[in-house]
Amino acid sequence: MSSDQQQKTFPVSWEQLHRDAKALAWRLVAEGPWQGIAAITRGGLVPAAVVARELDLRLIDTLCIASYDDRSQGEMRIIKDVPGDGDGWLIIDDLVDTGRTAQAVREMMPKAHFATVYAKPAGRPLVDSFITEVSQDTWILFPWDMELQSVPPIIHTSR
Ligand SMILES: O=P(O)(O)OC[C@H]1O[C@H](OP(=O)(O)OP(=O)(O)O)[C@H](O)[C@@H]1O
Ligand SMILES: O=c1[nH]c(=O)c2nc[nH]c2[nH]1
Ligand SMILES: [Mg+2]
Repeated sequence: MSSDQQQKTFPVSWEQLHRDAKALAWRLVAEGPWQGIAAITRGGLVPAAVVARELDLRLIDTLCIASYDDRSQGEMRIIKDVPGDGDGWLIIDDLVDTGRTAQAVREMMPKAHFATVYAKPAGRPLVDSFITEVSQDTWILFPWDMELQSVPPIIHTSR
């Protein structure tokens, strides 16, 4: 979805992300045991660290994939993959949106369990586990992309 169609935003604080990633860990502990985690960079790195801590996993690899430049989806670039078919592995990402990244990752590691913290409807069928769904026209704002700043009073922006 292009940036001008993204009407709503869903800001996520560090605390919220930690809570949601821990909720994901609770779900995944019941589905294990897991051999290791493949974190999809860069967004999957923080949730993968939280899940790895909660599941006491020390074997963590990276799947390095980039497709968005700011809010525009471009050509998908697979920079680094993980050897093997993914049997016994968890793949962690921050979110699934159109599902393009998830599709590519599933082809690379077909036996892995794919888990994200957030999911939008188009990508939802491609994830095995997730915590919170947001609408397709919502842009999720992660804490590493935000900083505190002042905002004008509502009365000045509502007309
Ligand atoms: O379901 P999709 O439409 O494929 O979008 C989801 C992917 O897009 C974002 O990554 P991005 O490519 O922006 O790289 P980043 O993680 O380094 O920010 C996000 O972290 C997911 O990996
Ligand atoms: O920070 C982000 N928020 C999103 O909603 C999104 N969708 C794809 N890639 C994304 N990155
Ligand atoms: Mg990503």
